[in-house]
Amino acid sequence: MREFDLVVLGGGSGGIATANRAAEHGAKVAIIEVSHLGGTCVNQGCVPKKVSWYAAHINDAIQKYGPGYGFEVDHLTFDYATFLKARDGYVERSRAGYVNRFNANKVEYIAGYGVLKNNHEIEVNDELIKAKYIVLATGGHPEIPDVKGAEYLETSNDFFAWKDLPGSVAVVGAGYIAVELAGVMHSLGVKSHLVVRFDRPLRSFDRMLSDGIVEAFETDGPQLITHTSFDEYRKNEAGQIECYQKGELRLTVDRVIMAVGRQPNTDKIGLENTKVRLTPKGHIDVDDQHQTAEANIYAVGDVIGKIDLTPVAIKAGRQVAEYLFNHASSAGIDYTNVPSVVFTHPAIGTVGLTQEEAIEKYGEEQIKIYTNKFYSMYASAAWHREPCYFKLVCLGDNQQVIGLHGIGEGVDEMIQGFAVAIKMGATKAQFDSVVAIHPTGAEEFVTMR
Ligand SMILES: Cc1cc2nc3c(=O)[nH]c(=O)nc-3n(C[C@H](O)[C@H](O)[C@H](O)COP(=O)(O)OP(=O)(O)OC[C@H]3O[C@@H](n4cnc5c(N)ncnc54)[C@H](O)[C@@H]3O)c2cc1C
Ligand SMILES: NC(=O)c1ccc[n+]([C@@H]2O[C@H](COP(=O)([O-])OP(=O)(O)OC[C@H]3O[C@@H](n4cnc5c(N)ncnc54)[C@H](O)[C@@H]3O)[C@@H](O)[C@H]2O)c1
Repeated sequence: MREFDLVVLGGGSGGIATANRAAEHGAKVAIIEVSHLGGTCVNQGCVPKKVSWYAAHINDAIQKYGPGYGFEVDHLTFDYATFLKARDGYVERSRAGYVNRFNANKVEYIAGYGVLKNNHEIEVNDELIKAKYIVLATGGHPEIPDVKGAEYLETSNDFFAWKDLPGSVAVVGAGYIAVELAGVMHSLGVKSHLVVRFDRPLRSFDRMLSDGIVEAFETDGPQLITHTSFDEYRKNEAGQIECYQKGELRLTVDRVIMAVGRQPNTDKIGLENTKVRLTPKGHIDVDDQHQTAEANIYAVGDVIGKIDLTPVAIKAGRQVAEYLFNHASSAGIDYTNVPSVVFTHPAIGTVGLTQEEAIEKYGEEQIKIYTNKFYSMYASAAWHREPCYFKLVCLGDNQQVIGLHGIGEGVDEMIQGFAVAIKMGATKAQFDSVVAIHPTGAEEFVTMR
């Protein structure tokens, strides 16, 4: 039986990071991946999504803003097949890099589906391999609710496999994936509808951001359909999908994408052969050291359901490897003040507490809010209005900045640097002591009064 210091189950963001870091410290490592290396992020998530967002951005620049700047394109065409070649070619090149890195680090890459037989043995391709330590990084998959006509529904995974774009689409959901995909398709010319159960999308974000995206959608974006929950879908003779609520036909579109959340991949990986437990929501239960109820089995990434972001999975995986193979004192990471960006049009960026969370945690009298609302120069010069709304959430007498939020042109590239300041505990006075860079949107974060 082949024996390893570490076997990693799942070759996505978290698994690959864990395997490489452990091998760099001299561990004998195997990584098992059943599908394409790179996992969700590279193949059906961040990477093809961001390339799609760039394409949407280019179209907006040409069609929406170009004419105002004096650019006119007489016969603008968009060839989806050429775009797919660019997008999927980039994805493929990204994947190739992983194998090279494994070879350089002497990580044994096993293509196959791994199942735990006990806390030290994993079966893959009819072979039993043995591991001193195991890291579970099996990620998740999109959820399709159990409704009538569910067979007509698609997910973000399907979107990335489409060979053409539909004329019209309904995207059901109110989170990151729903707003991003609806926005991309709208900008690429698809008649897009975003269908949400309540009054607005991104409800868990700072209210200024969700209001901002609703305003942006109203000006130019997917049509927002609120307070709606379809309970039946039918296919009509024209091949379109009819969406019903309580027997009433509410919408007819070419395709429907469900973006209502993701489920962890835990059910067929042999957890029943171990003491590993699940949380009530079905994620792998780990302590703050990413350790499961089996002392030698750790888990990282989407499968633990803490914060489903690629850099979080990577950071956690590397930390576990540092702990197991390089004497680090902890296998845990700090899950607070994790910055993120929603790739909408315009983009949303956020780090720290929302105004609502801060007031609930510290009380209204402890919290001071600074906001600045304006319209982006990029859009305004072309006679368009695109919101740029920025906010700082400050705590206590010294006004420590505990939340920073923005929606607007360029916000996607602004937040990372400010997240460093927030992580370091910067105060409003320290923000103000920094000279602004003019003319930028980012300068508003250091000039708020
Ligand atoms: C549409 C979309 C857009 C996203 N955009 C962003 C973004 O812009 N920024 C961001 O930070 N995050 C984004 N995310 C989230 C990000 O993709 C995930 O947080 C990240 O991929 C999680 O990494 P992971 O390693 O935990 O799991 P995954 O990347 O899902 O990898 C798990 C891997 O395990 C494999 N596997 C599962 N079971 C087994 C088994 N038994 N044997 C062998 N292999 C197995 C799977 O095939 C998969 O490759 C996006 C997600 C989606 C769906
Ligand atoms: N830019 C990024 O960083 C990025 C992009 C995409 C995804 N992600 C990550 O992936 C995770 C998963 O994304 P997601 O969008 O699938 O999940 P999500 O948890 O962000 O959003 C799911 C949304 O679906 C809504 N919903 C649930 N059930 C519903 C129903 N029956 N009908 C209508 N709406 C329903 C919820 O209210 C919620 O708003 C995100 O939480 C995020 O961490 C990140």
